[in-house]
Amino acid sequence: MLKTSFFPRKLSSVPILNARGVGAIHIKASTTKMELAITRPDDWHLHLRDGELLEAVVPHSSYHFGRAIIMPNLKPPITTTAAAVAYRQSILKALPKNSDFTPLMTLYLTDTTSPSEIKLARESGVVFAVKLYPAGATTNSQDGVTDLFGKCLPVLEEMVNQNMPLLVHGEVTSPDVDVFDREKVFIDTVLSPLIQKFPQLKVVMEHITTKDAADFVQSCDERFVAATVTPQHLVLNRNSLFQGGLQPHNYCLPVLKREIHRQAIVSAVTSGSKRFFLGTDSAPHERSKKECPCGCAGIYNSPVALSVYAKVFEEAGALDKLEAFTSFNGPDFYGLPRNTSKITLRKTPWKVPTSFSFTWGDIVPMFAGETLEWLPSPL
Ligand SMILES: NC(=O)N[C@@H](CC(=O)O)C(=O)O
Ligand SMILES: [Zn+2]
Ligand SMILES: [Zn+2]
Repeated sequence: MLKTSFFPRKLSSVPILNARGVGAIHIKASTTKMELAITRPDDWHLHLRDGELLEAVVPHSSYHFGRAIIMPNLKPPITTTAAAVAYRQSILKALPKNSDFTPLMTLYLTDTTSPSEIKLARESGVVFAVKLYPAGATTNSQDGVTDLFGKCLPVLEEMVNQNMPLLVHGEVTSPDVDVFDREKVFIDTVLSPLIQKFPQLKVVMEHITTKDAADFVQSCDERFVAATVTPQHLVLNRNSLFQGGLQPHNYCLPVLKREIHRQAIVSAVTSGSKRFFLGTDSAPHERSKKECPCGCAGIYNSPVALSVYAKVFEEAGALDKLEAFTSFNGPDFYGLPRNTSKITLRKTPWKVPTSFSFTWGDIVPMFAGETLEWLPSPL
């Protein structure tokens, strides 16, 4: 049960006059406020969990986003179409009244996923992608793939036949590879050979964190290879993990990288390239699972994601390109219609709650207690 208010609170109506970066026809600036009206965004990478956590977080995502690609790394993972259909039902049941949020389901790829499961998934009309977790790479990836080329070739072929995208957590897991190099080594040893072998397979490299990944995605055919980018990898570098002491709420996988990588990702997404789109990777864990001797990876960012993305585009002088990133590139890549409704982002300061409290515990959001701008609300 929810104890504190969910939605961003407006702090003040102090006029914000700095109009740097304005240029798009959608932006209304006046002497009292600046407003940006954009097509309702979608979240192409989201963890909603299940049970109490699902009920706790689904109001946030459904408030901000029209649709979301729902990650299947539950315990046990969503490995079949039947499980995806059931999980979808529990998400719909947990939605606030009158919400028109649409969950787009995914299957968790394992060594034993069969090609016929991919057919079933396509026929279901509710499964939109298959997720590759290299076994051991991240939260709940124990049942993931141990040998993609040895075990999954028939499934990958069927995915090409069914035009079913493969979403990848792009990190190798070998303990002799440095944790900061795992994405680059994955590109060289898995992703690049995979794309060469299956040039017609749609692949989304999820939550990219390095210049190597941004460059790689830009070098591929834009019809078949794209990437999602999280808020945290656009505004934080690896210093944020250690600033003033260990910061568990900034810990996610792939781990934050050096500043040069952050800058390269910002340049890529604000360039206007169609290959990059919004995927928050919002990954809630109860506070006690983050603030403990072996804290979980994952940042809960749904409540702040749009404000953070808007800030990044504004600072890059690219507010006119924000809407394509949040609302066009994703559906275009997936071959789905763009949303028709709108939301507004107001350049108004608002304070991020220090936590969201429930009877069973609490969740600490990204930028807890800090003041952000670009307050989102449905039109
Ligand atoms: N990003 C994370 O750090 N954690 C995600 C898993 C994932 O997306 O890798 C989670 O499920 O908690
Ligand atoms: Zn991941
Ligand atoms: Zn994720």
